[in-house]
This record gives sequence, structure tokens and C-alpha cells, in this order.
Amino acid sequence: MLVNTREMLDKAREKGYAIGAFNMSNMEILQAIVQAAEIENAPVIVQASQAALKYAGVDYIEAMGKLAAQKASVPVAIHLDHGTDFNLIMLCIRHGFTSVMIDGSKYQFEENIAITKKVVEIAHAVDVSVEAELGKIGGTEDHITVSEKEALYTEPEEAVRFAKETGVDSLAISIGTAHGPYKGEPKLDFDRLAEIRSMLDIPIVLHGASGVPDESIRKAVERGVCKINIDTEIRQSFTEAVRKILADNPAEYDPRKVLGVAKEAMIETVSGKMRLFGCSGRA
Ligand SMILES: O=C(CO)COP(=O)(O)O
Ligand SMILES: O=C[C@H](O)COP(=O)(O)O
Ligand SMILES: [Zn+2]
Ligand SMILES: [Zn+2]
Repeated sequence: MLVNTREMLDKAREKGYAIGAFNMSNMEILQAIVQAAEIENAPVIVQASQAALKYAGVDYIEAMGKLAAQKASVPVAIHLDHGTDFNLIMLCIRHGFTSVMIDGSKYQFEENIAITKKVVEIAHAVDVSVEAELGKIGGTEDHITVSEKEALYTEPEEAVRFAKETGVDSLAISIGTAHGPYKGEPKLDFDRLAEIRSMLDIPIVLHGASGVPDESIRKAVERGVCKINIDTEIRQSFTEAVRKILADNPAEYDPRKVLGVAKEAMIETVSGKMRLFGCSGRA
């Protein structure tokens, strides 16, 4: 069933677990995510980035997402990930996404507040919830040094002011994670997370969670993270499975055989994350 993202996250916040938010850009990835949710009896957020919407088409993502949600025995929410294009955010709202992210993290604090507030006003008028980002999550800032990076971590006082002034429903914070594969082991600033959690009364979102050790994810959930985004590890499961089946069976030419094993591999990955996040059995 299709559900409101805010309700899902508020429940997770209250009960102390995190919802997995998994990126998708085609039917097999979407089916793997929803099948994993059904196996785990977990509520789930399926999300698409602007690049994914461009790849598959907003209408395709909408149609597939809604069909998957409607057929699913567990709660499913459909979310726009890292929206930066105002018109595209409006399009997703019109197409029935249950939540959108406005990522104004590249702007100065006051400007981030202004653009986030504008999206919140419109989205709330039609009961769509909004995630924003404060601080800069690594991955696209590889060229800058560590000490400069630390200055980009989310400041607890700013997070409180940001939430109050924008009316946003959830907030992605920067505490040391980065998008994409990690070179070394990521070190998360748990004290900062705990401080933000103690001051902020909306759900906290962790991006760039692929490749973060399980123990760190557990600690982050204990300290109040309620939504965890995973993209890279699903992509890796998909492509590893495809590489293997093609290498082992050079004569194979049926896409269903190739993508079928990729789907099974993605189901394993997503199910494992759901158990780790504590959302298994919470549907
Ligand atoms: O944050 C993410 C999507 O918004 C996903 O990050 P990863 O690609 O590191 O899993
Ligand atoms: O946070 C970014 C997501 O992993 C989406 O990546 P993408 O823009 O390549 O689809
Ligand atoms: Zn961002
Ligand atoms: Zn992200």
C-alpha cells in the first residue's frame, strides 16, 4: 500500500528504528526492493534521483512505483532524492510522490532556508512531506581537504534554526558519510549526531550509507537516525551478479536470466540492510 512518508518516519522515530530508503531507476531494482520489504515485513521508501528520473522518465517511475506500492502487502512510500530543480520537484509532487527532497546544501545557510521554505509551503498544501539537507555530504567534494570538510558538517544550532524556519519534515545531516564507494573506512561523528538528535524534533536522515560498517550503522540508529539511504551497494550487487553470470555463461543471451540473478542478489542486499536498520517486522 502507498503511504505517507511522514507517518512512516514519525513512527520509526518514536519506536527507535530506521526506515531504509533505496534508490531505483528500473523495474528490476524496484521489484527487488519491494520483494525484500515483503520478505522482511518492513515498511520501505523507494526513491529516485533526478538522474534516475531523467533515465527512466518521471511517468515510468511514477507508474512503476505506484503499481509496486499498490500490490505490496507492506507500506511503501515514493520519494524524490536530492531534488535541486524546482520545476522537477513540482512535477514529482504533481505525479503523486509521497515526499520530495529539496537539496539546497550547496547554497549558503540563509538561501538554503529560503528555497527549502518555498518547497515546504507548496508541498504541505497537498500533503507531501519534505526532506532537506544541511551541511555538505561528501562524495562530490573530494577535491577539498579533511579540515575544510569538517567545516561542512552540520552544526546542531543551525539544524534547529533551519528546521524551525523552514517547517521541513526531515533533515539530512552531514556527520562524515559520503556518497559512492569509500576509499578508507568512514568515521562518523556520533557525538555530533547525538547532540543534533537531542535538540531537533524531526526525523534525521543519513545519506551515503553504503559501505558504512554495520556497527557504525547500529550506533547511528541508536543515536536517532530514522531514514537511511542506500544506492551504491544495490548497484554493486546488480553489476557483480551480471558480470558473474555473463562470465560463467558466455553463451547466455536471455536478458531475463541475466537480470533475474541480479534481482536475487539485490533482494539479499536490501533484506540485509532492513534487518540491520531494525525496520524488519515493523510493517
Ligand atoms: O545517499 C544516497 C542517496 O541519496 C545513497 O548513498 P550511497 O550511494 O552511498 O548508498
Ligand atoms: O545521492 C545520490 C544517489 O546515489 C543518486 O545518484 P545518481 O544521481 O547517480 O542517480
Ligand atoms: Zn546533497
Ligand atoms: Zn544522498
